[in-house]
Amino acid sequence: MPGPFRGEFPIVVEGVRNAFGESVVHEGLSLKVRRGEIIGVVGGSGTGKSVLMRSIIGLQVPTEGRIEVLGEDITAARGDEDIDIRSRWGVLFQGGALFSTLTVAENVEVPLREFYPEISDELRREIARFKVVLSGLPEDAANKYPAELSGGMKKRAGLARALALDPELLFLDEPTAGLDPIGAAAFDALTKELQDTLGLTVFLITHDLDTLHEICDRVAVIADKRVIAVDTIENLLKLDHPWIQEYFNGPRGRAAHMAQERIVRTDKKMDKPAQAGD
Ligand SMILES: Nc1ncnc2c1ncn2[C@@H]1O[C@H](COP(=O)(O)OP(=O)(O)OP(=O)(O)O)[C@@H](O)[C@H]1O
Repeated sequence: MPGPFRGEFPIVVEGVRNAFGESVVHEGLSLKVRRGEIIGVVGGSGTGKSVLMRSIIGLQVPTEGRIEVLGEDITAARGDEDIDIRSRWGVLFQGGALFSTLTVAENVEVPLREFYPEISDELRREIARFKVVLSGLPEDAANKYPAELSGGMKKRAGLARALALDPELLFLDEPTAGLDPIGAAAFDALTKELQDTLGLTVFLITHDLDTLHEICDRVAVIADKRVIAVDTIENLLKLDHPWIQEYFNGPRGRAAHMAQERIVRTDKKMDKPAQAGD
């Protein structure tokens, strides 16, 4: 079992082409994700954000290009070696993708059973319960079925399963879609906390401007079949690409930006020692 990845870029995508029949989704797409960062991935609907994620985790084989994950060539990986890498990432798919006939805890146990069949039933149950709580669910949620959970709780249950194997990489596909603003903000805070405390690298597909402003270290923009820019939002705003300007500088983008500035100002004020007249 290799130790944790210590290189600078746990995900390296180089010159990838993905096509379905005549329809080319990616052409010459490259992206490097830094270790320990939360990278937001944005782009219009159908630009291939999910296809990119699926390529990185080996579910979609590109017709051209190379993808390295945690130092392993995923586009060439076969057999046991492939499985070895798979145990080092966790994925929260759109909608949670929970098994409806299993309880939350049993869902979390699925990857544990697959990758560590030698673990005793008792220990496996204990680990599952720990992950449920780590994901911010009440302990009693462990015995509930997905149908008994709210949308936000389902996402957290999916997250608990993604964290089952103590991954180094966490993939989140639109985690706040369908959540109310309070639920979305809470999920963002949890993602940030997990990145900080567990040292995770997070690949986060989202349309949520608040999430991008709030927790992403950098944002990768997909347009014209490739990643056209990867940078902080502040630097992306300096580019004059029409989609980037419309997305970040449109009415919703500006509102999210102003909200973020208000939060930063309030935080600074609270950090300041109290003075007479404050
Ligand atoms: N298995 C597949 N077979 C055929 N076409 C596919 C397949 N998977 C994805 N596509 C196509 O690839 C394109 C990109 O899809 P993808 O789901 O990655 O977009 P996205 O950027 O994640 O979109 P959204 O923001 O709407 O979720 C779409 O045109 C989609 O129809």
